[in-house]
Amino acid sequence: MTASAPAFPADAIRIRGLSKTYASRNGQPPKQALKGVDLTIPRGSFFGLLGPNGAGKSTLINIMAGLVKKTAGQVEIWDRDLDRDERGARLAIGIVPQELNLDPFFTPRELLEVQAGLYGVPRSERRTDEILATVGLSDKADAYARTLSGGMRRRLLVAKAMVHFPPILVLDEPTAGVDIELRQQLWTQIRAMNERGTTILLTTHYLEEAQELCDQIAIINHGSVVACEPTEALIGRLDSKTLTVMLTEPLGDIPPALQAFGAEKARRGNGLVLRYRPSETAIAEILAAISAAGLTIADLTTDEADLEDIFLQLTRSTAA
Ligand SMILES: Nc1ncnc2c1ncn2[C@@H]1O[C@H](COP(=O)(O)OP(=O)(O)OP(=O)(O)O)[C@@H](O)[C@H]1O
Repeated sequence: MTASAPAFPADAIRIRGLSKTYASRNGQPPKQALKGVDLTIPRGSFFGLLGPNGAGKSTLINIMAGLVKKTAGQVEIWDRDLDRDERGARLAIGIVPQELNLDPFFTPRELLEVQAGLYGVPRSERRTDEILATVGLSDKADAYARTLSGGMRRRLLVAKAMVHFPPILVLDEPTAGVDIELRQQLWTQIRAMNERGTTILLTTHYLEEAQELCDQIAIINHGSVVACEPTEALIGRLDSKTLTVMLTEPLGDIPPALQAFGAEKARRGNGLVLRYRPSETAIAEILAAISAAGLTIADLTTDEADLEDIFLQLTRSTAA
């Protein structure tokens, strides 16, 4: 169990040269789902693993969960090699699966007790009530799982993944189909766990969510890692900002001096949209050019590139 680990490793998960080729089936050729993936997930991080459908995210998580057998490469979870110490590696990780597969005739308390039994957690060390409180399900402890809402079931799956106190929690698309309020609740709880030291690995299709929550992000595409860096650095990579100014008067032709900034008229009102690279152009330079063109600004806004822009740029161009 985690308490027996003599020292905390620097990295929660280390993956080197990980490949997976699924055998051919139904006349389909073999499918190389992972192509030599290297990935380091630092201890204590809130790490986002993003990628379009079919990129290989579930394959990677399922290899760690022991559901899929890797073709080649090395996986170390909490310093335990998956090939040499599979049980140790498995004990260091709690996986919250994509599907809401819960036995409907068990109560949350019973489900957690059964799960703790499967992991060999002695009765005296079980913390069923505490875990239920952590995920906000204390008042549902004795209700049948089938009477729980989708959001509650999702939180129960998080609780189930926590019964053996793993230092790493993996969440595979945890908020798919969960409404906004419950999503917020789930994140508040997961964030608190991260602040108490649990390493979180999250796959999600909600890029805004990843941008807000994750301190590090890896993007995987066609089985290869195409980016892996701190969230801020990744977003900064695009080096692109948009300035929208509302002018006091309607604009005729775009003045030549502003064409250099790729200026175009906004769809509505007296707006003018300009795109620039913050590393090359200061906003004051653009404002001066607008003023020099005899235009008066009534209002202005700026927009930065976000994760969605960088995600599309990195995943659109690469061929399969
Ligand atoms: N059991 C399997 N047999 C054959 N091919 C598979 C199998 N499982 C997955 N694949 C293929 O491997 C590739 C990677 O799939 P994977 O499920 O890992 O992607 P993903 O990034 O998790 O996608 P999603 O976001 O849709 O869950 C896909 O092309 C998929 O069709």
